[in-house]
Amino acid sequence: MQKRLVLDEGQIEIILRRFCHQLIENHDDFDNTVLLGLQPRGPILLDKIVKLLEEISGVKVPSGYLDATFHRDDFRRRDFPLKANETKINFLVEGKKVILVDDVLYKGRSVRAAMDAMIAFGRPQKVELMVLVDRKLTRDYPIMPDYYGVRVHTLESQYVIVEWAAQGNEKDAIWITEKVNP
Ligand SMILES: O=c1cc[nH]c(=O)[nH]1
Repeated sequence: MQKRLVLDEGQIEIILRRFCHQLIENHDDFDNTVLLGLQPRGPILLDKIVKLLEEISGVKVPSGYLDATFHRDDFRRRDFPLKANETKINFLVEGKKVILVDDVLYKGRSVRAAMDAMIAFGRPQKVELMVLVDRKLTRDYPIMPDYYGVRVHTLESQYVIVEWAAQGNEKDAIWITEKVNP
């Protein structure tokens, strides 16, 4: 399978540090801010950001994991069983500034579903979106990230792969590959 490297480990580390400084700039002491990682792949990125933010600012920002499987707009149309992941949120979202965190922004459908799922935890004051990779010109919904690591031009026939060392890969890396059956 042909793969093109988009970001290596060092470049990802620089982006994560940039994210933290952007968050500190916009959210000051984080007294009313929470972070939510979108299942299944956002939590890995989220955990890295929470850890790095604590190292840089000394603040441990409340965070949780949000699963939106049953809020997807294709939920009833799928002819194979969907496997839901864990939603783990130990706080109310009511009145909070929420930062949704995910690895890849593609059609915008997962983020729409996530906002739907999030409302069960209260009415947020504000919602922002942070993604590592923004796939340009592929959106089906009018959703744009407030923070993105890299913006890439991709074709429908391509797929962005995010590999984390924490998941058994050799190193953190982001690749573009051709889908096997586009
Ligand atoms: O290319 C894509 C699209 C959605 N999710 C991914 O991980 N990669």
